[in-house]
Parts: sequence; C-alpha cells; structure tokens
Amino acid sequence: MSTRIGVITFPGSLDDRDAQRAVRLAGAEPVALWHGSHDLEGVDALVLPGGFSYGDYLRCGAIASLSPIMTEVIDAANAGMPVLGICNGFQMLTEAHLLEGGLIRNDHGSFICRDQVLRVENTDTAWTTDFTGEQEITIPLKNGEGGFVASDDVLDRLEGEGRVVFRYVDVNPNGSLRDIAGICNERGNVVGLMPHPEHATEPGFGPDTALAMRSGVDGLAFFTSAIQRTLASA
Ligand SMILES: NC(=O)CC[C@H](N)C(=O)O
Repeated sequence: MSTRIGVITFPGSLDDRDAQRAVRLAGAEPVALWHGSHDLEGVDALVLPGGFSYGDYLRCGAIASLSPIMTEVIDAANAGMPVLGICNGFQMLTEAHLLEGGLIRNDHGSFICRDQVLRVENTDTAWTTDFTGEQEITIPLKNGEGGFVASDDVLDRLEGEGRVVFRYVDVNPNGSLRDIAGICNERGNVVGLMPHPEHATEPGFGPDTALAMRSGVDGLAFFTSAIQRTLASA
C-alpha cells in the first residue's frame, strides 16, 4: 500500500494542485483535504501548500491557521506525523505555533520571484533524509512576506539544536535573520520553508537548469524523504 500524503486546500491556496502532483511524482498517493473539515482521512503525512489564503489579510497565514482542520493538524503534528509547510503553509505553521518565529514583509518591500539556492543543513528531519549534508539545492521562491524573524534567544536555540534546516546561499532575498529559509520543530517531523519544493519536481518545469547548472528536480527529495519516514514508522 502506498504512502498517502494529504494536501490541505484553504480559501486562496494556489499551489495545492502542484503539491499533489509532486506527491504523485515522488511515488505517494495525494489526498486532497479541505480546510473546513475535521477529517484527515487517515493520511500518513501532511502538506500545507503555498498561496494567498484569505487574501493575505491581517498577516499571511494568520486566518487560515484558525481553520477547523488545524485542530487535527496540530494534534497530528504533536503525535509525530510529518508535516510540511511551504511558504504560505510555513506562515500558517508559525501562526499556529507549531514552528517558532514569524514571517514579515520582505525587507525591500516587494514581492519576489526567483530561482533560489539553499543549503540543506539538517538531513535528520522527516522531509530531508534524502538529501546529503550541506547539499546545495535550487528551488523557486515567490512571496511578499518571507523575512524570517525571531528573538535572539530563539535564533540561538534554533541554531544550537540544529533546527535551521535550510539557509539561503549567495543572496538573502528578503532580509531573513541569519539567512534562515526554513526550520523544524524539536522532533524534526514539522518543517516549514519559504521556497517551493513542489515547483521543482519535474524536468523542464522547475528552475532554469541552464542557469542553475542543476537538475531542476531538487524538490523531489522532500517528498521521497517523507515517504521513507512513513514506511519506516509503519
Ligand atoms: N507563494 C506563497 O505561498 C506566498 C505566500 C504569501 N502570500 C506571501 O506573499 O508572502
């Protein structure tokens, strides 16, 4: 039986279909879940996708983090289920306090869209075991509120505990403190990042490989990692 990975659609989600496709390309079964439901339909892992939930009103992800299904997401995350928040999904995970810190407006004040190089600094999380340590990957970045902020204490703790999972390389595109692109919770089952792995899973449809000199499918390993994790704990 294949791993079933749920992708939650919120009002204003944009990348839910791409996330479902990435799950399928990685070899798992995508399960479409709705924010207004209280049923995770027995999935083995969860993706909170990118987009503009509730039109980014209040703060990006703030209203969606109060959706009915988030009660179940929080319970599942606390029980150890692999949960990945991508961009708007990362914003929701910080708003729901499943991840520390917060995301604020890019320091240059504009929406940004680019192929971004990241360094994978923790390969022990549920979503990164298929990377090698210090591996540099290129995946798309597209957001208006991607600046990661936290107090010095929290930043020191995240770094000290190896919970900075991804760091921006070459360019810091948004003013994120300490070049942080993504983090995980203490257990390593909940991961959030601003760039978009689901958009780099299919040759010819991801980053500009001529420019990046890379495969263009660096995002696939997020999903294959989660599949390995769910099979290992089955
Ligand atoms: N791609 C996204 O998920 C964007 C998230 C959010 N709407 C922002 O602009 O910051």
